[in-house]
Amino acid sequence: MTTVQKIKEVEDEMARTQKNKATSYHLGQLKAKLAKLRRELLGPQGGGGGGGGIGFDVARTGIASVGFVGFPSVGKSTLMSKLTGTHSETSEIDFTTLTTVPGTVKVHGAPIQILDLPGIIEGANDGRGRGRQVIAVARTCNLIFIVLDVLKPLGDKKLIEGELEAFGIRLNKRPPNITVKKKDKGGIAITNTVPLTNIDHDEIKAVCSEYKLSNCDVAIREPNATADDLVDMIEGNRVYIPAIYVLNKIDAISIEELDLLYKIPNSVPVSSREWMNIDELIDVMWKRLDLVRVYTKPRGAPPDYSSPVVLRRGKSSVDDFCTSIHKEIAKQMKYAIVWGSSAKHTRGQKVGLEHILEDEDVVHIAK
Ligand SMILES: Nc1nc2c(ncn2[C@@H]2O[C@H](COP(=O)(O)OP(=O)(O)OP(=O)(O)O)[C@@H](O)[C@H]2O)c(=O)[nH]1
Ligand SMILES: [K+]
Ligand SMILES: [Mg+2]
Repeated sequence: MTTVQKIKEVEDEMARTQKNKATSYHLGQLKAKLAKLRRELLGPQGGGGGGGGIGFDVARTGIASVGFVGFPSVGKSTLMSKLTGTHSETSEIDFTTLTTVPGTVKVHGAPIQILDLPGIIEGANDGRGRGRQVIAVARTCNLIFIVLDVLKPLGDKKLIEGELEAFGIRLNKRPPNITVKKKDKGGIAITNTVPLTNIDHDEIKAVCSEYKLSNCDVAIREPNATADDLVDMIEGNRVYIPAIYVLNKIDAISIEELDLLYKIPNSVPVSSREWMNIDELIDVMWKRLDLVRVYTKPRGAPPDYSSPVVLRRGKSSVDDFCTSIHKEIAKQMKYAIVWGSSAKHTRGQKVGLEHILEDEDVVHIAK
């Protein structure tokens, strides 16, 4: 039996099994089995692998990247071309785009790389079409645009989410607050600081046993944690990426239909071809990228607001700021003065290299 067939078999069995007290151990086992089979499929021996491939590995530029994922002909290339000014072939024929096409758009002074990708089809993560290469590129992006055609948004949305999830991508989610620590003896000890609403002890034990963790401490601090969350933490190779649902072609529907679409969380309705509501899309994109702009202030002169140094959240210390200007600056710095939301007072705060900067802070480096 091939891995794909085994996956299908486990999925079918899960669908047949009702969730209750008596089945929770068995369901836990099945969820862990499924995760292991998927890993096998996507690993280097899995045939096809998860890697890039010809035309998929493009040079990464800019401070952050946004990958466009969607079924064929939803308008990914139309949007990317107009947004970046880079030509990417468009047509009414499916699978027009065959490789990764990169472009750049500047937002608030920050160059953002946009990656137009080929359309994917259902079963993409099992190796159908170019889906696996496409999803492998999406895995490396800082933000994913899931582009949907407004005439069939909900069904397509579910299918694409399923394809990305099967590849270890978690959308609009933080890593669950669960820890599993191996030990030498003592069996499986479970502690929880929140009520266990979606997982029980049997399920936790089944998952651990399936991973041969017969002695371990499991600590659950995540409200509404599930067996899938536990599997994710044990597998450890998941990526957590923000996603925006771009509902394209709103020029083709009525205002009443548009009202309903606004109820889809994290969505922005647009028309790429007619350039409708693109400003909102750029606003939401900027917010979700969560970048940190820092303005430099030379001695005795006003801050330079025209060209911010743009940093990523989590890499926004004064040290990161210095290094992104020139690698020698951090060494020469005596101290820095910071104005803005990361500073304790409005007069400016004297700080060191480890100080974490916030969006729109002003910094003076004293040498
Ligand atoms: N009505 C309408 N049509 C659009 C819009 N955006 C794109 N289209 C049309 O949809 C068709 C597909 O557009 P593409 O940009 O090639 O779509 P794609 O998603 O890149 O397609 P693939 O590369 O084949 O996956 C073209 O005929 C576009 O003119 C839109 O906002 N409204
Ligand atoms: K197309
Ligand atoms: Mg295209």
